[in-house]
Amino acid sequence: MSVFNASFFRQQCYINGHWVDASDQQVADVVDPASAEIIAQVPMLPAKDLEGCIVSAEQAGQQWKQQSATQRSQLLKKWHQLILENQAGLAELMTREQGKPLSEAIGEIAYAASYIEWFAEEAVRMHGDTLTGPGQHKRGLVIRQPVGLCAAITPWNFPAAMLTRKIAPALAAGCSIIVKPALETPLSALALAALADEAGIPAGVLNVVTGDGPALGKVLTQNERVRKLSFTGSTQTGSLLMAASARHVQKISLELGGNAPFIVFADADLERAVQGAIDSKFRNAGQTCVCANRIYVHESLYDAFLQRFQQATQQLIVGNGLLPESQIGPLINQQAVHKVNQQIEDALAKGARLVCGGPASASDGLWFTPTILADATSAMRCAHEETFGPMAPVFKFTDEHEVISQANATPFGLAAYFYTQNIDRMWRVAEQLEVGMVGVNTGIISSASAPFGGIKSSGTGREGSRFGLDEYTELKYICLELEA
Ligand SMILES: NC(=O)c1ccc[n+]([C@@H]2O[C@H](COP(=O)([O-])OP(=O)(O)OC[C@H]3O[C@@H](n4cnc5c(N)ncnc54)[C@H](O)[C@@H]3O)[C@@H](O)[C@H]2O)c1
Ligand SMILES: O=C[C@H](O)CS(=O)(=O)O
Repeated sequence: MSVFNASFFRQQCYINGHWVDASDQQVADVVDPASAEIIAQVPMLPAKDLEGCIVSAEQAGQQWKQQSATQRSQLLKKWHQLILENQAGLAELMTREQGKPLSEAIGEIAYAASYIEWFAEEAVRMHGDTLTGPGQHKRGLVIRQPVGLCAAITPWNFPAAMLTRKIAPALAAGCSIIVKPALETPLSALALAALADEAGIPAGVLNVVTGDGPALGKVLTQNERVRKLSFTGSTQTGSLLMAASARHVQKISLELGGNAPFIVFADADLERAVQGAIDSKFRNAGQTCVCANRIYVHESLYDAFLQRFQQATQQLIVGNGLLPESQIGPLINQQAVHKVNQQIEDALAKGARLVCGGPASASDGLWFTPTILADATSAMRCAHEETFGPMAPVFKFTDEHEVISQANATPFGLAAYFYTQNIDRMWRVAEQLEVGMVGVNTGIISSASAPFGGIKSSGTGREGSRFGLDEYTELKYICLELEA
């Protein structure tokens, strides 16, 4: 059966438990990046339609927070079960709209579902505190309450996981939420909503709206009923939203851009470092916020690393994500291809050496051959800009202090990776890297059990882990005076 006949395939917004078109009937095409085929159309919701959604979502939240934590937990578990039962179809739909290889899409569905499972369990552990009396006859309590109506704006590179990473803690905490996915990849979001509806999550608790980011973002940040904004996307957009959210002092979480250093020290296990670089650099065709963006190799290992890294990179198969052998899918659009080309051409003009791959030609369309540049330097754009594509610049370094200084010389601070077998160096370097997340002897770090997030221009707040509910709850202090 075609995935476009699946019950979860939807081409309308999900508002207050209803599937609706834009009131002005405007739509946007959803294009398969591998084939350039228009595979669906979704509403371009006008601002006034979203204002109505905010009213109904806030009302639904008032009822939702009255449900017991156990009731909310059970509904999340049902949603989790339905997602896994439909994993193959959801993965195919994701590959069609985003392009990633089916194997990665299947992995993302499991990853997305794991956030729902995690917060279904956290829902019944939303604890507060009791205080040592602030006075002889006084006693103190701290309770944790839902923040209120939430809004989430999400990117195209992880069309399911970036949503459940926000929806799950919001619902677990007792909040209702309005989600605005990227227009490039709305189908996974709408499919998740269809399964949430089937799971019995009440109307208005989860809402998915499609449309113009700036226009709908303005509504969500300027309406005082919205008490929380969680955004995942570029630093440029995140900064704009942070400023806009100030008007009504919305609680805000930002998961933004990255520029991850990947450091191979002289005592690294070379084979593990090469595999880690492949895993981190080329996942989702290099279109992840935590991809290795700069690879630093100690001078003693430089030539050996380059040789092994080139061998492994040239074995990667570029192709349509629906083909089982494909490991590198297409980039999301022509702008993405142009950005990677510009970084390669800039680096070559400044002395980099092309090891394999190279700039994409006009005839390549959105296909990009995995590329390695040697002799990279800090004068090149690829040292300072997020690449968001399958291009790896490899830098040479001499000593630990120098490479840590280079690794930290960026406004970003999301993830970093390094390979060493020295326990003293592990602690020393991990503590000095200015990031939110560090991978030691691994290129893959993400998990629902881990606090995902960054510092500096990579954002604020953490998603997942036992800290994840903090973003969707407020603490209330209650002071009791007893009769003397
Ligand atoms: N830190 C993380 O967890 C994480 C995860 C994925 C992607 N990202 C970052 O996202 C970027 C790529 O994703 P992208 O191209 O979709 O980012 P983007 O910022 O262009 O778009 C992200 C979302 O914001 C919306 N949007 C765009 N402009 C807006 C505006 N002015 N007001 C309100 N909403 C607006 C878009 O429609 C989309 O839904 C990269 O920089 C990547 O590093 C970060
Ligand atoms: O692109 C950003 C995602 O958060 C990457 S991950 O799948 O969470 O590692």
